[in-house]
Amino acid sequence: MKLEGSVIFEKRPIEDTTPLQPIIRVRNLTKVFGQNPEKALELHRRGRSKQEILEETGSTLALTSVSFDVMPGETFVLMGLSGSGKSTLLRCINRLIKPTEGEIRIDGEEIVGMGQEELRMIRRRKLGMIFQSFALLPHRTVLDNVAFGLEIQGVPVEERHKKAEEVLQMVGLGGYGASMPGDLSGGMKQRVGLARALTSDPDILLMDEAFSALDPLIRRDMQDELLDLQQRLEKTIIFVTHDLDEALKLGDRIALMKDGAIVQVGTPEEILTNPENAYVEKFVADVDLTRVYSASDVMRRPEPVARCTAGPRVALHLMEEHDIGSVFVVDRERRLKGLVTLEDTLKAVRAGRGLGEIVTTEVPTVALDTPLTDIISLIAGSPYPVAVVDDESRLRGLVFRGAILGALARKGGDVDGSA
Ligand SMILES: Nc1ncnc2c1ncn2[C@@H]1O[C@H](COP(=O)(O)OP(=O)(O)OP(=O)(O)O)[C@@H](O)[C@H]1O
Repeated sequence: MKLEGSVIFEKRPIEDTTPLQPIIRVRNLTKVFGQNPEKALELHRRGRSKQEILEETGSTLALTSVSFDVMPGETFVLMGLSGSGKSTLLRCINRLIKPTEGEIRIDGEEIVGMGQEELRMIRRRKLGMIFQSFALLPHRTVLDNVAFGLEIQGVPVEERHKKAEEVLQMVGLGGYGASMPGDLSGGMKQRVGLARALTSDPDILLMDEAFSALDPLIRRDMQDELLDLQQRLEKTIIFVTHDLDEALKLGDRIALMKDGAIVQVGTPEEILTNPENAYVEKFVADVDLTRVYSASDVMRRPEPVARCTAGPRVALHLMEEHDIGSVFVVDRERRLKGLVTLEDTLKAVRAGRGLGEIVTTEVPTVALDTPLTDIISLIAGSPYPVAVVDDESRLRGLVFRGAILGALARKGGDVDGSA
């Protein structure tokens, strides 16, 4: 199910000012749960473990000196095992939890020292929250659940229902406004949760294990929808998950947490191919890199390539010189016309025909961003490398079987920054 269009949520242009300021800035954030934060922090500074601190003081060190920036429009994933501090961090950002120490700025405003009234305004104007448990009001219709945020802002009923209707349409639930939450499936409930968070058009969405309670197929649907939505709305999203696949799929950057600290922040590719320490390496050890690399990462410069205006003898010469059995053929603008084989070229030479006449168009062709998993199945059924073309059908590179195997072996494949 795809998201429908909407007039009220258009992509906001990111102003052309350099350098871009982070929309969320977190510095040295620390949270201790329990009666004795000073003692706990003192022990932490002396190198005691979380467990030792708990035993000695009865306090839990949930976050220790966490720092990071989130840029506008970014999907920033907090990932880590249970108890690593993800939810605490998220709840410090919307100030459901008061940090023990440190600084959090949202759009430049420091929120750690803010009073309740100011916090309410920030939450209302800037933050949308989506929970694993949906947190819908069971005795209200779907429409009234979605309109709830506007209701407490005092928006008149007609206006808020109109807006809620639009957002429901957008998340694929047009026509369900009159239903009760109890009548909906898990996936639909979470769409309502998403719609409710979007109704007041916040800049930032905080999503705490939002898809973790859903069946795997529904979960994948919701991930795809979020990506679609994000492409159009460019919200800033902080997404908490303990699922590495989900983090890799959704995150522009991922912060991997362990024992209340961030052990690495990076793009999915950086985390996978350049783990900063043994913990990260172990965490990502089972990831199938074929899903992460795409055609453009492993392709080679497309040489040799014949112009279709050239004669078959040119193609023969190229095959001989490079010791290969076929040559890709392009037109003047480097648009891919197809491929000629040694056998056909020899026949063409004998029959006096041109390359343009013998070119076969059924060559395996993929786009620059095609994932390696899709290319593997193409290559398996073809004796030729796969051609990588851009939006204008221009040949940008070739992917050889060896390059894929190279990527799998984590050697970076035959990457040579082609074209
Ligand atoms: N209200 C609380 N009182 C005391 N300790 C807490 C409280 N909330 C969280 N903790 C502790 O803080 C640490 C971090 O917990 P947190 O819930 O943030 O982790 P998490 O990574 O979100 O885990 P999960 O995926 O299980 O939710 C844990 O040791 C947890 O037991």
